[in-house]
Amino acid sequence: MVGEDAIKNGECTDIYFRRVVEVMERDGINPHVAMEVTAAALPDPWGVFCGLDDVINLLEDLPVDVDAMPEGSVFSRNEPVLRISGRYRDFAVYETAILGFLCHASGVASAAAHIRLAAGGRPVFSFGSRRQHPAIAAMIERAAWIGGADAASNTCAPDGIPLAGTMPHAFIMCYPEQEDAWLAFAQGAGPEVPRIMLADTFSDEADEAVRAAACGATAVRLDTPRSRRGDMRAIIEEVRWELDVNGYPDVKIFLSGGLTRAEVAAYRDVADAFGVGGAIANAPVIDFAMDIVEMKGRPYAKRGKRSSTKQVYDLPGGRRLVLPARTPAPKGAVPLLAPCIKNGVALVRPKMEDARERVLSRLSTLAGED
Ligand SMILES: O=P(O)(O)OC[C@H]1O[C@H](OP(=O)(O)OP(=O)(O)O)[C@H](O)[C@@H]1O
Repeated sequence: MVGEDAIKNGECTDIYFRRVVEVMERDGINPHVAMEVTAAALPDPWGVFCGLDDVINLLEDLPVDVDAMPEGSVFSRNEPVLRISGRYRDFAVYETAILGFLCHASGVASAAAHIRLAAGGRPVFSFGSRRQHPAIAAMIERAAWIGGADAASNTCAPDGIPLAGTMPHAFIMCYPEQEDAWLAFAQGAGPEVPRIMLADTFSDEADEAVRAAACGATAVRLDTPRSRRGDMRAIIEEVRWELDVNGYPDVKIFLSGGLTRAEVAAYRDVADAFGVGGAIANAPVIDFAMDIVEMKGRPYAKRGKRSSTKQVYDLPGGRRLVLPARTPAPKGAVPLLAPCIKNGVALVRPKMEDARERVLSRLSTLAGED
């Protein structure tokens, strides 16, 4: 397992960085550069920037300056989200970890944000830490929550993130009948635990849902196997109908099981809440690259990249503008990239609560763009 110390010491890197740093050392080459982290393409029109906390922890104490958008900022392609200025050899080996932190966390946060929008106000719970290596469960849940998940299921989620979960099928199967399991849960789980009962283990969802409601369920979870789904919308509507006519109009319907963003959007008018695993935790990473944009204080870039350090501005009306950093700010424009590290001294410690708030306040304006 790669530990935090190995990452902090620059040991978790691509071998070519070590080799070229050795060559440059021998030649006495160590120019001052500015490098920017930018995505040239995105899976959606916008993403959510996440992972800055890890980058600050990694780069503080190095002789570099770091400027970045605040965590939880919504960004578009070709907008630099982070800039590092310093002598190349002093931070070259960290590129691998910097990009790894940002690409993965931003991918998860972006997926969570898009799924939150798709849910149209229904709660979304992050159930996907089981889809990833357990060593990164806290990172997955943090990014999912920043992106807009309402709670997370993994008990290693950072303090402050609400935990949510229901019951596994194995629990139902360990009792003689479903009723025995539902009643045991209703009577035995702590008072703070919502009585959300699985209602799809052995028989039809409409049948099990009504039986679970009779055992004290406040919500039923439908985790219907793919092989049985047929018309899932019709199944959910039928469950709702049977709960209503049998006197359980307040019992909610909780949906889970391999849900995609499209399915969340398709069922948001008939389901009350969603448990989403892989569609958040296995989200495609954001394809960030880290490129030199200035060499010894002068604009300089490889082909396909835009030279010069840049600033990203929020303009009135929700528009965005990217300008060379030396260009004066347009009137009323709010610069997004701000100093995070000054010559190795960390100036900010991103708080996940602030990052999440930043995402949520932007999502309402982005609803029409998904
Ligand atoms: O399917 P995902 O969206 O990735 O989300 C994670 C899934 O894991 C659990 O089911 P599973 O059938 O594995 O276990 P359970 O029987 O314990 O519920 C949970 O009920 C979700 O359906």
